[in-house]
Amino acid sequence: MPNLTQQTSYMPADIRITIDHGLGCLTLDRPQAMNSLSLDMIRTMSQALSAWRTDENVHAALINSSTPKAFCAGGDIRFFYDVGIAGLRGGSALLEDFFTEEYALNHLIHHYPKPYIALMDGIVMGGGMGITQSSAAARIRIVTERTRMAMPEVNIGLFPDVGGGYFLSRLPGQIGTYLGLTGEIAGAADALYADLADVFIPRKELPALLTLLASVKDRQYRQAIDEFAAPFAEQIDPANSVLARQRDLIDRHFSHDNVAAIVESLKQDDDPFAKKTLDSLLQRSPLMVCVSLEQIRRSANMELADCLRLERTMVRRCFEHGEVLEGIRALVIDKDHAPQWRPASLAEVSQEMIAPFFESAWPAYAHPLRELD
Ligand SMILES: C/C=C/C(=O)SCCNC(=O)CCNC(=O)[C@H](O)C(C)(C)COP(=O)(O)OP(=O)(O)OC[C@H]1O[C@@H](n2cnc3c(N)ncnc32)[C@H](O)[C@@H]1OP(=O)(O)O
Repeated sequence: MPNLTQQTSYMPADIRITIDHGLGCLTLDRPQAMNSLSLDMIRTMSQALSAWRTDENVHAALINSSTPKAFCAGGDIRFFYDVGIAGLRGGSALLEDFFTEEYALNHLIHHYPKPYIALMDGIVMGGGMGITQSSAAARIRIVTERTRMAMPEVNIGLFPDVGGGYFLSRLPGQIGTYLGLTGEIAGAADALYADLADVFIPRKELPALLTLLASVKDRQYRQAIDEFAAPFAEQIDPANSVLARQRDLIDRHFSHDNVAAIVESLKQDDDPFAKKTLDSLLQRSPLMVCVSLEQIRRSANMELADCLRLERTMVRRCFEHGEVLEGIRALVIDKDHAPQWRPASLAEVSQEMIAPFFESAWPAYAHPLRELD
């Protein structure tokens, strides 16, 4: 990789990097796979963001997409499958590197010292959430009318990783538990209501926004974006979003600390939203729904670094178990949408099956993310 601090434009595979009037821009450019993240893309982003952290020529970082199809549909699950299947026969260093480096990127973004602006236009899922929601104080998350956000991992036999335990457990009420256990999609108004986004800007205004950001004075990015977005605020009403309207119901049913109680609670409710929610929940991996609830509850009182370390252990256990390979097979390999979950029903999931996902695969001194703070 060239020295990004001295270049204004660089185009490795699947990602474009530019620096324009103080704005360091990462443009995801892998439209054929919905901008899903490869290990190379993660490495490129990590290297650029690390270099820009101390580069006086870069005042803010921005991440967006080259395609209206998607912002980012997550980690490259075809790669997970190919390498995971090979890994079953002898371990895979590439898969280990992928998760270690993706979670380290989430941590880097969380502690980013400069404004980190995310244009979340289109699909934002899984790893796409990780590179936007893991940002902390310096973040400016922009949604459009086409934003479709989700943590859909339970649909592929995984759990909400990339810092999901951390940010889902900190959303208002039980919204994070609901989103993490059902994998349901949130639109722009939902995202604003649930503090998964900061401002709404219509898609057609994004080119004008980029022009404006290249001329921001005195590093006042937040103020410039807020002023630009102000006229569009009336086009969207977070108070009328699905999550706002269903908030009482969500909080009531998802406040339980075991999945059986959540399911029982939903079954007792005749409301159509409760029925739809129950249907979604029952289609996901029963084992991983239970593991995910345990993860979200544990993560509520943990720092991000500890959440990511826990996720790193959990993801290792997921590939050992193989549920994730079956989930990916059904969704994008064979596309039969009929995963054969193990076990097949929630009633068969026992505490003895959940516990191993939380047992570290390494002694503390050898954990791949031991140096995160
Ligand atoms: C550590 C990180 C963990 C994670 O992030 S786990 C992954 C979390 N994300 C997901 O589970 C999303 C998986 N993708 C989907 O559910 C669907 O896709 C979408 C809802 C995003 C879009 O659906 P539709 O509009 O019908 O498009 P399409 O035909 O499914 O996708 C277009 C092409 O994009 C590929 N693709 C989509 N998402 C991914 C992905 N995450 N990794 C790799 N490829 C992906 C597909 O396979 C397909 O390609 P082809 O036409 O060649 O079959």
